[in-house]
Amino acid sequence: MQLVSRRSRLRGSVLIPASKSHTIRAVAVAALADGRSLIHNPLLSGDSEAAVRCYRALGAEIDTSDSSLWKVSGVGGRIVPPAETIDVLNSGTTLRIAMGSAALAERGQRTTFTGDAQIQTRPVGPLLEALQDLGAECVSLKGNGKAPVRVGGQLKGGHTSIEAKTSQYVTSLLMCAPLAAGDTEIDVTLLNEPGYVQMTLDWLDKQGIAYENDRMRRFRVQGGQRYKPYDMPVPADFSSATFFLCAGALFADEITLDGLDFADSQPDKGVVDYLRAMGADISIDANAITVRAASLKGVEIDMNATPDALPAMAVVGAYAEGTTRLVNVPQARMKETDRIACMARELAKMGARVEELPDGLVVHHSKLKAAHLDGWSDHRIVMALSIGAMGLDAPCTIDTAEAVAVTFPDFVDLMQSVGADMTLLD
Ligand SMILES: O=C(O)C1=C[C@@H](OP(=O)(O)O)[C@@H](O)[C@H](O)C1
Ligand SMILES: C=C(OP(=O)(O)O)C(=O)O
Repeated sequence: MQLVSRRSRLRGSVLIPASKSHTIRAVAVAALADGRSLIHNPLLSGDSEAAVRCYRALGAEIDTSDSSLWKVSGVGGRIVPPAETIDVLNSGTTLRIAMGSAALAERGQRTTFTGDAQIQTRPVGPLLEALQDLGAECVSLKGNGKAPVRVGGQLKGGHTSIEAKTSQYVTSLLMCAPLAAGDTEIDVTLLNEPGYVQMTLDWLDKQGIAYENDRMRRFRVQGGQRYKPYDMPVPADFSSATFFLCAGALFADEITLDGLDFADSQPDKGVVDYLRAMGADISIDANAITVRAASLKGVEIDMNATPDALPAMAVVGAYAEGTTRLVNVPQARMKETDRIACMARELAKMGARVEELPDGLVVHHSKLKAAHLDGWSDHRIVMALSIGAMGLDAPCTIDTAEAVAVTFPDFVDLMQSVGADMTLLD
C-alpha cells in the first residue's frame, strides 16, 4: 500500500489507542497466571495479535471476540510447547518476552520461534545465553544469534549477566524469573532505555512479585512465585501519541490528544519535554494534551530513553530552525529497520541536510521538497514520513504503508479526523 500525504493544517481531538508495550505485557502476564484475567481496552494491531497468537500456542486460552475486553485463562506457569513453530510476525517485544516464557517448560520440552524477515535480522543471542545460564536449553537455529530460535526448559534460576543493548532482554528475564524454582540474580552490564524495564517492574509490582533492584544494575528475583489473574485496562500509547505531538507541534491550529496518563511509566511521554525544549506550545490538563504549532528551534536531545521516537523527531528536526542533534540512541539501528540509516536516506530524498552519527542523527533546518519515499516496511518510518509531507506544496507518496498496522491500524483515520490530507492507496 501507498500513503499519499499532503499539506495539512490540523484541528480537533483524537483519542489515542492503547499501548503496545503494555498490551504485550498484559497478555504475557495473564497467559502465565493461574486463572482468568480481563484485559480492557487492549491495542488491536499486528504486534498485539502476534502476542495473542504466541501465548495461545503456549497453552493460554485467549478470547478476543469482544475487541474491547480480552479474556485470558492462564496456564499457571505450566507452559506446554506446541509442535508447530510460533511465528511472532513483526513483534520484537513478543519474541523476547515469549522466549523467557518458553524456558519455563519442563526439561526436554522445546518451543521454536520465528518471525518475519525483519525479526530474523534482530539479535537475541545475549538473551539465549542468559536463559541458558539459568538452566534453559537454547539454540539459534542458523547459529547467528537471531530467530529462528529454539528455547526449551527448564529455567531453574541462578546467576547470569547480560549486556542489554535492547532493554527487552532484561524485561524477558524479569518476567520469567519469578516463576523459576530457584532465585535468580541478573547483573546488567549495559542497559539502553531503562524506562521500558521500569514498565516491566511496574507490572511485577502490581502482581506483588518480590524482587530487589539495585539501580537497574543488579536484580535479585525470588523463585517459586506465581502470577495472579487481574482485571485491568491498558493505558494509552505515548509512542503512538508521538506522531500527533510532532505533527501538532509543526502543523496544528490546535489538536487535543485524549486518554494519555502521565502517571504511567512509558518512556515516550518524554517526547513532550523534547518538543517543549524546541519551543513547542504544549499544555497538559488532566489526561488531555493540547498542541499548537509554534516556531521550533533545533536543540540536542539525548534520545536513549526513547528509541521509538527517533523517526518522528528527525522529521521535526528538518522543520526546526538551526540544527537538531538526536544522540545516544544506537539501539535505533536494531529495530524493524536501521532507523538511523533509513531516516537519513528518506529525509535526504526530501532535500534535508542530514548527517548520520553512529548513535543518532544530526538534522539541519532544510527547505524540504516532495518526494516518492520508501517506508522500509517499518510502521514508525511510514508514520514519521507522512508528517514530513504535511508542510510541502506537492504530495509525498510513501511505499509500504501497510506497515502502520503493526502498532497503529487507525493512524490514517485518526490523522484524517483532525484534518490531515492523507490517502491510502491499495
Ligand atoms: O519493552 C518494550 O515494550 C519495548 C522496548 C523498546 O525496545 P528496545 O528496548 O529494544 O529499545 C521499544 O523500542 C519497543 O517498541 C518496546
Ligand atoms: C521497535 C518496535 O517494536 P518491537 O521491538 O516490539 O518490534 C517499535 O514498536 O517501534
